[in-house]
Amino acid sequence: MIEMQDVYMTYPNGVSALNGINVSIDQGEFVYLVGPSGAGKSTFTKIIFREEVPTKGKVVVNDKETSELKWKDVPYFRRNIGVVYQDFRLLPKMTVYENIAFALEVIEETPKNIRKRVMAVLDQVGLKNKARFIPDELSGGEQQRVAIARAIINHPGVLIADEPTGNLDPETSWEIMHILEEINAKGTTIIMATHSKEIVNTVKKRVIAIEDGVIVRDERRGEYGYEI
Ligand SMILES: Nc1ncnc2c1ncn2[C@@H]1O[C@H](COP(=O)(O)OP(=O)(O)OP(=O)(O)O)[C@@H](O)[C@H]1O
Repeated sequence: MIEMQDVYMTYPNGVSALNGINVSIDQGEFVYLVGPSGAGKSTFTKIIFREEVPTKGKVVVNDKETSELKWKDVPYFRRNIGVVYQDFRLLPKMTVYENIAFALEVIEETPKNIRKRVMAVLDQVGLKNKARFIPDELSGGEQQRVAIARAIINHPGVLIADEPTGNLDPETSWEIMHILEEINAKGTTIIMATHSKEIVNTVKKRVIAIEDGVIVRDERRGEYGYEI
């Protein structure tokens, strides 16, 4: 469950990215975040992941108020939130297997469990046969699937996807979308910032539209609502 009450975010350079956000997202929802470039979508997701702390207002994620978290508690808090980005952000010199195992090694899993869990999640995203490849040897869609596998390895309650199909062709975008839907069907809340009119208008979900840092539309089975 994610709750924002009267949230404002002004960056140190004086730019106001969020200007009074009030929203509640239940466990298991699938939400599209839409709106023009610079509207505040990424800032909205960064506040959930506690990459940014709002200048004003209250943000509660998984029963934790983010502004009250101590620095030492942030890694543990983030373990329950997966994030994927438009540009994949895989470690280029590590194999697919290592990119994912890394997220488990830092929490001191046993080698046997790591192997079991990494292979299971690779199976889930259809990449079991690419475990020994490095990111450069994969297509964009495959790299995004690795990034998704890494993001869900700890079974997070929330998965943030910030324009996950932004660098992919339409067919590959649909593959990624179907994987996200499968993850959502298992109970993970998905927050997906997107500029894909086609996806939003085809796979109907809750749509939250942000413009100039405020929510201008929040519809249960919404439309994209913009021309591009
Ligand atoms: N670290 C930062 N420091 C200063 N200003 C920032 C920072 N990050 C974002 N901004 C500004 O905050 C506003 C909102 O940006 P944000 O990235 O949240 O928008 P967005 O809706 O995700 O845009 P896009 O669709 O282009 O990704 C913009 O005016 C942007 O320039």
